[in-house]
Amino acid sequence: MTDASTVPPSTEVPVAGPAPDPELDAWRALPIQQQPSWQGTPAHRAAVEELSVLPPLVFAGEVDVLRQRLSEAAQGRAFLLQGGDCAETFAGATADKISARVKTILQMAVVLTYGASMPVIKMGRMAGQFAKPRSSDTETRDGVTLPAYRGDIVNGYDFTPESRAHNPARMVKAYNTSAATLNLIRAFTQGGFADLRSVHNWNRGFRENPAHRQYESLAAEIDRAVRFMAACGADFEALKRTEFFASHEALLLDYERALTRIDSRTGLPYDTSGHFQWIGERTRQLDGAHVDFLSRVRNPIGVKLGPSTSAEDALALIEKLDPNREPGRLTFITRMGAKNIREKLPNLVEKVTASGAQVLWVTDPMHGNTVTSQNGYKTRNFEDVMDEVKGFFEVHDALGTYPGGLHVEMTGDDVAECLGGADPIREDQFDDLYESVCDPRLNHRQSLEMAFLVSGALAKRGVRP
Ligand SMILES: O=C[C@H](O)[C@H](O)COP(=O)(O)O
Ligand SMILES: C=C(OP(=O)(O)O)C(=O)O
Ligand SMILES: [Mn+2]
Repeated sequence: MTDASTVPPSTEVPVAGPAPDPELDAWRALPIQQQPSWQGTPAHRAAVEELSVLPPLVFAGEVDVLRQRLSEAAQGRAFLLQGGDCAETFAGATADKISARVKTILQMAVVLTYGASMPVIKMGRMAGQFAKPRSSDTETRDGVTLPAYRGDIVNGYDFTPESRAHNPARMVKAYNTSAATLNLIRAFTQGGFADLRSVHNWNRGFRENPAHRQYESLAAEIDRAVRFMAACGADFEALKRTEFFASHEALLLDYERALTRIDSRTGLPYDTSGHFQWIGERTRQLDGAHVDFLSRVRNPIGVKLGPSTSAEDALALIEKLDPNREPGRLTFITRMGAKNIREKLPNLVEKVTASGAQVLWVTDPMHGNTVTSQNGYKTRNFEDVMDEVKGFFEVHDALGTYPGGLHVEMTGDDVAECLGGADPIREDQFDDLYESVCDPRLNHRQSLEMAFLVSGALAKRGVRP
């Protein structure tokens, strides 16, 4: 992989389609986890062929901009906020749900920017987060066993043999749903809706609660400051729009490969399914297909690191995925669990830092803290989630390294999936208000509350030079 960071961003559409390529297709010969069972069927080939000639969802120039932004975060001068559903669904791609999620992320970003006094990079687990790795291949209900739900890109959530069958045509639907979602996100963030002078509007339509009120008073402060600056003659052109990036787990390599295009400016491959892709905890095997494939694209990429990660694993991943030690290229998303983070993270951070690598450290306080509720739902306690975030800050503060971002499963909707919070969610609300088809998400007010807590932690650290 050569360095393209000196090439100016452009929005020119790359021309070359994905013809067979020994490097980009090397993963096909390697062990691969968590894939659907449709390999080699005519319907699978047809779907891949169709995807291969469809337009890119994002441009290489935007991907380069993101890499630069993430390099700032890796050096302590910006903070990444990455959030969205555990599993997006086709049915959930409605204007209301997408706008509530975007508004919530914008609100969280304002809260964080205010606390941190530094830029916040906004990134959705959106417009492509359709594939799920699972612990088990099957699910059994009342004595009936069917294939596990693996995300809308693979099969349906309904518990019937037809719905649970792996259907490759779903990859094309995932592409189209991603395109529609991204189109709306672009309209929201570029068309005036994200104007910083609308901070109050983003709170409208959400239910009254403590986080909502705290946000209102912060919005009033921002409003006053904006009016003061306007009276001083400030130019607010830059506040009208905001950058917003799309990310997802690169799990279905056929889909990712089919959307990988050679950039006409640089001759280098970009995975145009989104700006940023990550490798999950279950597919980060060093000699496996996922690590190989993502090592060959120019996008900034992430790897989830769970509590079993050794320092040697982390260093080997850096060697493979970021051989040029390019800040912004590689993000480590740690998901240790509140009970483990203070014990396990320091060794990883120390050894990685000592090696001279400059990765971006992000905390995912969700996946290490999943429990089953008394009434049988997958859930997370807000206190555990917050405790992992606190542990993440403590570890980095003690080592003098940068806690560079937050990765959360969240929604703008008024759901009950994670327990607790200032306006607490209880187990008895799950039957009526649990909507997630995979992992439990923070609801709108829990997301805001988390943003205030993280904002406080960032404010305490102060701005880095
Ligand atoms: O989102 C992540 C994974 O898909 C999920 O945590 C796995 O959950 P499972 O154990 O229910 O398969
Ligand atoms: C599958 C996920 O996480 P992890 O790979 O960390 O388990 C996820 O982010 O939904
Ligand atoms: Mn998840």
